Amino acid sequence: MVLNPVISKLAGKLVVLASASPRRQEILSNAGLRFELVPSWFKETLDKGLFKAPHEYAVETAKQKALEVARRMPFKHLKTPDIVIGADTIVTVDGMILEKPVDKQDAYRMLSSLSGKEHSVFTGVAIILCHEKENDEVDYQLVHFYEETKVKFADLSEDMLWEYINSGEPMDKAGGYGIQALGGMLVEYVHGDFLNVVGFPLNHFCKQLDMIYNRLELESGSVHNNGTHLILTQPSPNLPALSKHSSSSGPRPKSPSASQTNGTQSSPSDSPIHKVKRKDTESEVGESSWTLVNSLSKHTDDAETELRDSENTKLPPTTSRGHMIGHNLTEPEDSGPKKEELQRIIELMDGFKASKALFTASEMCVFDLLQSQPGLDAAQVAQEIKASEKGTECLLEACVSLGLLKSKERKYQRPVYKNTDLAKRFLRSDAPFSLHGYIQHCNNTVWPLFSHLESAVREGSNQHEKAFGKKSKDVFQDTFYNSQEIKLRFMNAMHSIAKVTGKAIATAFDLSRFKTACDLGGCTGAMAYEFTKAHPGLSVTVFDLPAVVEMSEHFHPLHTDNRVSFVAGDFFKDELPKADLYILARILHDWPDEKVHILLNKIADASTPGCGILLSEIFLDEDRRGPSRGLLQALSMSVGKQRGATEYSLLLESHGFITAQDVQC
Ligand SMILES: Cc1cn([C@H]2C[C@H](O)[C@@H](COP(=O)(O)OP(=O)(O)OP(=O)(O)O)O2)c(=O)[nH]c1=O
Repeated sequence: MVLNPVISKLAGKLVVLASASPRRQEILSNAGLRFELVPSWFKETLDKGLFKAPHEYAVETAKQKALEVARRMPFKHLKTPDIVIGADTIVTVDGMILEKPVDKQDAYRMLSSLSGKEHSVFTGVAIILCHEKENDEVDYQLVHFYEETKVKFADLSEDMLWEYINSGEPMDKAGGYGIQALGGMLVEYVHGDFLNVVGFPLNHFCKQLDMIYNRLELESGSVHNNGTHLILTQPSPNLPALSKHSSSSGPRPKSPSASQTNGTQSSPSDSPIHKVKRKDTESEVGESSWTLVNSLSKHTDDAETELRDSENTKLPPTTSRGHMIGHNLTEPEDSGPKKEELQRIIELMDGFKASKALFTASEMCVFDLLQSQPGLDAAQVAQEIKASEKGTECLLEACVSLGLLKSKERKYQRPVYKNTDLAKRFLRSDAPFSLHGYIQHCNNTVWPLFSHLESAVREGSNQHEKAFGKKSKDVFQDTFYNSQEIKLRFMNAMHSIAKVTGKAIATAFDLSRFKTACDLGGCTGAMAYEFTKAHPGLSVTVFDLPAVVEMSEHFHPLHTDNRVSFVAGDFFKDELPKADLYILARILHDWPDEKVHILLNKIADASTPGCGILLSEIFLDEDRRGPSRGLLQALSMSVGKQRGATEYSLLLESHGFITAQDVQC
C-alpha cells in the first residue's frame, strides 16, 4: 500500500535511481517506490559560470547524472529502464554555490559562510522517461524541475564549528551539513520542503509524476489542456437577484453578504483566486519544465515561462568551478549568445513552419493514407496524394522531425514511412480523438487571419475582410459563416476539440447533485455526450443557433444517447431551457463584457437557488503574462476578450453566482 496513488503508477515499471546518495534512497523507498539503484558516473564538473542562476546548474547536473545512467544501461546492463531519476543538491549563499566539501578546511569555509545567515538549498531533479523504439533506439523524454528551501543558521562559535566538522558528518553533504542529523542543531528555521534539504523534494516529485501519469496521459480522452481552467459556480440562495430580477443587460447590484452567507463559499486557502495564484506561490519554491530529448513532441508548461522570466532576477552566476572562490555580485558580463537563448528564438521563428507542415500533411490526408497503407515510400505517397515526389519527400521528412511520422531506412532503397502514435491518435481523420477538424479550421480560418496580423494590430480590428473578402461582425451569424462548407468546417473544429477535451471537463467536478444540464452553444453535442457518459443521472440539452442544430444531425449517427436533446435558439435573445446546471465551454471569451452580462443575466433568470454554471476557458494568469496559448489566441479574436480567473469570478458574482470550485485540467 502506498499513500500517494501516483507512486503506484510506477509499479511494474523499471524505475532506476541514478544516485549514490543514501538520503535519496531512503526518502524514495520510505515513500513506497520500488527502484533499482544505479549510481551515476557523471562527474559534477559543469562550469558554474555558464549558468545564469544556481538552480539551473543543479537541474543541469541532475539531468546529466540521469542521462548518463539512461544511456549506459542498455549497453552495460542490457536492459532499458522505463524511468531514470537523477538529482543534485546545492547550497547557495552570498552568490556562491556550495557543493560537498573536499576537506575539513573546505567544510570550515562553507559552514562559517553560513553562520548566522539565511541561505537557499536547491535540489534539481531530472526524470527521464525512456521509450524503446522498434529499431532498438531509445527516445528519452526529459522532465525536470527544482525546489528551493530557505534555511537559517544560528551564529556558530568556532568550537561548535570544529566539533561539528570533526564529527565527520559534513563531508558528503552539500554545504557541509546534514540537517537530518547533528546539523539540525545548527538550524534556526526552515522555510519550504525539509526533504528537499535532505536531498530529494518528494512532494514536488509526486506532483510531477501526477502531471506525467494523470494529467498529460492522453489515454481515455483525458488530456492536459495547457492552461484551461474550469469554474463551477452556483448562485447564492440569499440573493434576491436570483429569484425574480428584471433581466436588464447590466450587472446586477452586488450583495456584500453574498460570499459570507453561502455555506459553500471557499475559504481563502481553497478560493479560486488562491488556486489561480498557486503558480506564484509554487514559483517561490520551485519551477519545472518539460523537454523532449531526441524526438516527438515538446511539452511546455507555464513554469517554463516562469523559468525564463526568473532568469534575470536570480543570483548572478559564480565565476569559479570551486566551492567558494571568486563570486561576482555585479552585472555579469555578456559573454555572447547562449545556446538555449538562440534555440528559443529559433524555435519561435520556425514555429509557423512546423504548424504549416502539420496543416499541409493533414489537408493532403498523409496521416490517413499511412494509416491504411503503412510503410509507403515517398514516391508511393506522392502518387497517392497527387503531389510531386520532391515536395512529398520534404514534407514526409519534416513530419518525421516533428515526431508525427516514423521512417525506416532500408538498404539500397528509399525509406518508408508510417504514423507515430501521436498521429494515430490525433491526426487521422477517423481517430476517436481526431483533431483533423480543428487543424482544418486552423489552416483555413486562423492561418489567413494571422497572415494579416500586422494590419490587425495597426487597426485594432479583425481582418476577415482582408483574409476572406468579407466583413465579419458576429462570427457565428454573418455572411462569412453562411456558407455551408465553412459552417461545417467550424462545427467540425468545435466537435473535435469537444471530443478531445470533453471527458476532462465533464469529470472535473462532482456533478452528482445536478439532474439536468444545458450546454449553451453546445454545437454538435459532443461535449453533452461526454457529460451524459460520465454522469448516468444527467440529461443534457444542447442549445445552439437553429442553423447549427440543423447541421448537427451530420454528427448524430455517432451518438444514440436519448439523454441528449437539442433546442434551437439564440442565447442572447431567446428564453433558455430550464436546467440545474448551465455549461459554458469556450463561449465567454468570444464576447465582450456587455454581451457576457446579457447572457449571464439570462442564465440567472432561468436559475433557481442551487443551480450552477460550469465555465471552461483558458484563464489568463492574474498578471496577464500567460499562458501564451490564451494570449496568442487573443490576437485573432475580433470582439471577444481573454480573461483571468478573478475577472470571470467578478462577472459571475455580479449576477449572483459565487465561485464554488476552480480546477485546472
Ligand atoms: C544540505 C544537505 C545535503 N545533504 C546531502 C544530500 C546529497 O546526498 C548531498 C548533495 O550531493 P549531491 O551531489 O546532490 O548527491 P550525492 O553526491 O550524495 O549523490 P549522487 O550524485 O550520486 O546523486 O548532500 C544532506 O544529506 N543533508 C543536508 O542537510
